[in-house]
Amino acid sequence: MGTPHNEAAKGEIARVVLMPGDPLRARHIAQTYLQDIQPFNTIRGMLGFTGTYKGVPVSVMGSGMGIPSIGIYSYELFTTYDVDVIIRIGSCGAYAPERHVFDVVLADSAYSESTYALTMSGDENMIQFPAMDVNACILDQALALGIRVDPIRFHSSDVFYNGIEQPKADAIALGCQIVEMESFGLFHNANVCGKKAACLCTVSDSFVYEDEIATPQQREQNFDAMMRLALESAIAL
Ligand SMILES: O=P(O)(O)O[C@H]1O[C@H](CO)[C@@H](O)[C@H]1O
Ligand SMILES: O=c1cc[nH]c(=O)[nH]1
Repeated sequence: MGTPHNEAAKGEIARVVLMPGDPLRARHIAQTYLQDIQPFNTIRGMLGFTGTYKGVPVSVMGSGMGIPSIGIYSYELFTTYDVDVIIRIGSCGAYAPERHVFDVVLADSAYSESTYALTMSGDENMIQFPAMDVNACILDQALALGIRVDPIRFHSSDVFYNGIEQPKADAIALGCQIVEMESFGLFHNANVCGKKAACLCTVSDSFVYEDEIATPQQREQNFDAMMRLALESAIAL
């Protein structure tokens, strides 16, 4: 029996799930890196696959864009499917001049102006945290693979097209170096459900350097360092 948004049967999803926003990035990861792939979801086009990586079961599923969307899918994965760990693997925009396109970054915390946590559980904290042992595992794997990954604060924004500058200015004042749109909701859900989450992102564009911008196809298929790091971490957890 599934949920309104996920037709997988219990047991068809691995205990560790990698979640890109883009369901086609999920399909690319499954087809490129996993063996013995079994598709488990097509509802609303939010593709999900379970396969094996170096012999260990791993699932990968799109989350959609924004906190409300990852809020639904991650909650169902944690509560209906007994998933233990979700690692989001996203794209992000750089606020800080030291962050360049295709750099990989790891959230050590996520600030958001979103009311998601308050509405969902009464949690008034505007900063949510990942599971520090999952972060430690990711950093260990990054060292072993020779991939540079800096743990930094993320701005998890409710808005992609800003009409006003204040939310971005507030986030930068609070130390956020990049912006994406889901980690705050994912970390909150993991904490509420007694589960674990982390978020890796690859920089896809920059607010500092206008010429640094990844194409839509690169965002779907060219984040190899982050994908390998997430997979190695998934099987090490
Ligand atoms: O590439 P994904 O994982 O979707 O992540 C980023 O890209 C989307 C916006 O283009 C938002 O979902 C943001 O968080
Ligand atoms: O959420 C996002 C993702 C990539 N680039 C941005 O500017 N924002």
